[in-house]
Amino acid sequence: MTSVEPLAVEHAPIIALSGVAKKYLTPFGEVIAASDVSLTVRPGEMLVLVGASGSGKTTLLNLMAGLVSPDEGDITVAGVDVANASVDRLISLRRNHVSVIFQEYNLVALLTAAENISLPLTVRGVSKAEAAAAADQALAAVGLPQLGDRFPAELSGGQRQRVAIARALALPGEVVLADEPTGSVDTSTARGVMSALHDLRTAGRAVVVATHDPAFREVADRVLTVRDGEVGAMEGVA
Ligand SMILES: Nc1ncnc2c1ncn2[C@@H]1O[C@H](COP(=O)(O)OP(=O)(O)OP(=O)(O)O)[C@@H](O)[C@H]1O
Repeated sequence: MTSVEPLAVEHAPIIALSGVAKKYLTPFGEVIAASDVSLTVRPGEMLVLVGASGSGKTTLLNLMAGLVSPDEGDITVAGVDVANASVDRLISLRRNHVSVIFQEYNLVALLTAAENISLPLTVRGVSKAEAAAAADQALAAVGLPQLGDRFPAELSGGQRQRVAIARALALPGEVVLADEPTGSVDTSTARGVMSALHDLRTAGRAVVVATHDPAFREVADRVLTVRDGEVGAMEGVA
């Protein structure tokens, strides 16, 4: 019998958090940003984290990327023990396995859109010509085939987000982490961003999105609610 199971079911998790806790000490007291969080994400799966502002969504993405270390618990991403890895190992994790699409440090301002995509490839040893071709292909895939020569400042917020997604498309990483990828863009641009991220998932990446945008529920494999640092029950399986 032909299997019709989705790709996600066939693979072991590539992201696993177990009993993860993170708190911040602020002048106003202790903030619990993550509390006893356990979750897994498999290749070919899109997990969407929803929750109010300040609930802990970005903290979870930062923990998965190794940008923040947990106070308690275990985090494994692409076979790396993130909570205990050396700085070099974490840099290698982000360089080779994890693409981060975060609003605050998406694109290099002094590079064109195409260069923002091709430079990380040439750094990895890909020839300039191949990297340029990969950048063109990725820009076309996110619906921006004509805009490769523009600098980030010459693009709209949504176009910048799509360039960042194109960069994730062109890079080899199996894990894509996106923070508010459709924040402050119009509805039709948001659709383009969502569909580009969904393509990454369909191509076999594990995609985790933190968002306020309810439209992501339509394309998510799973939606988890984050509230006061706690991750709630699965809301549904598409
Ligand atoms: N570096 C930090 N220092 C102190 N507190 C922090 C820090 N980072 C996050 N927090 C606090 O941790 C809590 C969770 O923040 P986080 O950014 O993860 O929430 P969020 O759900 O992503 O919010 P938003 O939707 O507004 O981006 C918040 O109360 C926030 O103020």
